[in-house]
Amino acid sequence: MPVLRGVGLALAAGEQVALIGASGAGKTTLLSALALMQAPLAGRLQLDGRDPWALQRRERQRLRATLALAPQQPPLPPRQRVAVAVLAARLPGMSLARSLRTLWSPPDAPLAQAALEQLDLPDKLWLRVDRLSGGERQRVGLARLLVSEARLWLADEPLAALDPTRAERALAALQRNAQERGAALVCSLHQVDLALKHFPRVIALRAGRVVYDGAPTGIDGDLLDELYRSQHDAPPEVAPLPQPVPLPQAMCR
Ligand SMILES: Nc1ncnc2c1ncn2[C@@H]1O[C@H](COP(=O)(O)OP(=O)(O)OP(=O)(O)O)[C@@H](O)[C@H]1O
Repeated sequence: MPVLRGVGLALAAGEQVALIGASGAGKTTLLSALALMQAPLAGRLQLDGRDPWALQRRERQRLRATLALAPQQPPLPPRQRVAVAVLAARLPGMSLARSLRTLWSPPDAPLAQAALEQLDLPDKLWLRVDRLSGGERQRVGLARLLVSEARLWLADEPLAALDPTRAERALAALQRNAQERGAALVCSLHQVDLALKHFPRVIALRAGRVVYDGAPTGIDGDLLDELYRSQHDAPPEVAPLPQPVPLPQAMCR
């Protein structure tokens, strides 16, 4: 069954877009489609004027190297050092020899360190990934975007595991770096306040359809109610709990 229906979007180079919508609205599915993780069942997707799914596999891989996706839970190898995990984002553009060196003894470690510092992780470079907290791991996933050479950065709930202060700082780092590098940024967010405050364009999804695409100033309380209202019209009837059954004395000791 299709998850997204009738989605029509165009994204310009260097544009910054927040994707909002209730859980299950289709945000991750849209990001995966943009990251070429899955082909659309119908319709057309074009990157740089080309249909990636009509290209030869090798050419599609080359196109994929221009995209970087930070999933909600970055799949980082647990025993890998943070430096290697971050710099792995640059592997698609590297020669085989440099890739092997990066995996063994990363020559670009200062680049990874600079990205980690911007994300409040100044002292984790040589730690193993499985020693990190959930929020730290999520920021390592974002550091991968910061060092990548992609022109389209896709971040799926990048702030989900972060406290409010780190969330603001991480979002600022993402937006600043994307702007400096001329990369487009599409970021799905459950923090609607941050989406409306920091992004010039907001796309709202409901049940797989785009219900708003424009400036944050056009989003009002009614639209937010519609977006986050349950998909079911009325709350389900909840059966009353059975009366407590008194336990025999012997079971209470
Ligand atoms: N591979 C799949 N097969 C079947 N259904 C799927 C698949 N992937 C996603 N879905 C369904 O599509 C809908 C949208 O999922 P998606 O992960 O895109 O939502 P989301 O907006 O990112 O939600 P959340 O905010 O909870 O991460 C959900 O109902 C989900 O169950």
